[in-house]
Amino acid sequence: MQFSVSISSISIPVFLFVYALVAVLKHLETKKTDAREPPVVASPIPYVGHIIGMLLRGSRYLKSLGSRCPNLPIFTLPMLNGRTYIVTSPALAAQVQRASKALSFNPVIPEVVNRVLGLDAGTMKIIRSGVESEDERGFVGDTQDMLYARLAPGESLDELTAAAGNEFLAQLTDYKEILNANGGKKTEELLGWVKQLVTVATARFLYGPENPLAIQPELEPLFWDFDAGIPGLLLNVYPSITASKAYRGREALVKAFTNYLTAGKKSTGSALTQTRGVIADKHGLDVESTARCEVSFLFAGITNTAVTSYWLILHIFANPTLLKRIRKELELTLKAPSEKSSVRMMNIKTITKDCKLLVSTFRETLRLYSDNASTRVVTTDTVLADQYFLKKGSILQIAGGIMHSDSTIWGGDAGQFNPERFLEDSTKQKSVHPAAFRGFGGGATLCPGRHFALNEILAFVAVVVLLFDVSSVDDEELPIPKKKDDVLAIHILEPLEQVHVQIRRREGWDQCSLQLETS
Ligand code: HEM
Repeated sequence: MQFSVSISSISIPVFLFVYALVAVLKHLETKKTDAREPPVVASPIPYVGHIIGMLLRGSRYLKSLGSRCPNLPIFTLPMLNGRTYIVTSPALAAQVQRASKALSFNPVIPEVVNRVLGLDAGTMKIIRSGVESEDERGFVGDTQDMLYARLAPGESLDELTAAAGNEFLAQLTDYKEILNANGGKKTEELLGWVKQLVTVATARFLYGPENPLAIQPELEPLFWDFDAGIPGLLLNVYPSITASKAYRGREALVKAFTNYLTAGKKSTGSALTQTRGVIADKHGLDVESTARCEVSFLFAGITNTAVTSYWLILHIFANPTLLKRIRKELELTLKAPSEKSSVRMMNIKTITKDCKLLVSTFRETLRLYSDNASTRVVTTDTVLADQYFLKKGSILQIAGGIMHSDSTIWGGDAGQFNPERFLEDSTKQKSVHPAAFRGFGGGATLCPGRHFALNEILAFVAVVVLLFDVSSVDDEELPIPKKKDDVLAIHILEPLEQVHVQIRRREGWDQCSLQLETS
């Protein structure tokens, strides 16, 4: 009795004190720095609530805030002693993209690369000098310019596309033999199967036959350990302990790339890889730092491609009508060199131009599974769209996840996978603001690899669709798992559960071989 009285006599003042403190803190944090600042969305826990929400619930947290305030084109999240502005309207996103100096991605670069790649002080100085300078491009700028130029439609894109297409074709032709040796079918965990194929192929067409992953195949799972632990590396709290798998994976890759570069193997890689090396040398990066940067490029080249290909393959094979239509579209593009030939020539340019349903299905995959948030720093007090005051030093995010699931943009079926959504004659599609599709980001950070990604993913998926049948292991309908969106979205979202499939050689196509036409 005595005990409970003393507890309640202490707890009431403590409760009142905490209640008053929270109220004061909330008042302080929701107080606008300028009347025109976007509406503030407070968390029940002042100052740290949104941070906790994002850490624990990833991009799902942002989407839940978005659905709590559906009519706000932009809102403010108070965090610690700063602000993060969340843009949910495509029209405002386009304005953000245009204001690339006042709302800049550049200040984010050194912070992120330092944490993710573990660069030394000398390399960080090289990276910062260009990023912070008004008049010189520096290492990062030169690399970006080169990538945008080499991966734009033209000869060098065609060259890389041909290399990628041939690599996927070779791997999948080998897989046909594996199936033969296995009685014509094999069970695979689909995401793992696709990841492995894409990782091995990409390392090969970017870095040549003696690439680090070809020499040490055990690096492939370590690459995916690195990928999975990037949020931990970004947090940067004793990463070698708190994100130990990612840290170990990264360091193993760095060591292998250092050996690759030291042995002069770069000259056996793609023209793109060789040019990257020239830029690194020009700016004085040492071998180990160059290796660290190559790990980041390998990451950019593999992760989105692999996970997008997975969802695309799964959705196509899970829908027999879609499968039939896409096969028909693809088959119409194939050519036989002679009447009796069992060879079928496949042309990637024709596929991307003529296979409208496949292209639409690809874009729908990105819409549904990309929660990408394009991040900018407010470098000077700014009034966005003559309306919203944005305070210098704050962070701004264009919330792809919110936009991609917004039924006012995409219609009532925004939550569904609709492979026809992006068909040119779809009347719905015509009214969608171009900045609403965030799959490849936008503005100054628009993905330089987007044309190449379309080419290589369509080439890869086309070969799978033409040569194989993919079904569930129990011959039931293929399940489509939910997406894992309770994580920090650093690339296309992965599935919540594994899907095991049975892969068979496609009937009637046993004797056919595909070849790539490269003009
Ligand atoms: C389906 C495949 C792909 C998707 C969905 C994708 C998506 C993205 C996104 C969302 C961004 C950030 C944009 C932003 O923050 O606004 C990005 C950046 C980037 N992507 Fe891609 N990407 C894909 C494939 C590729 C490929 C194949 C390459 C390279 C060969 C590549 C290279 C890059 C690079 C280097 C950047 C950083 C650009 C910069 O910092 O300026 N991407 N990508």
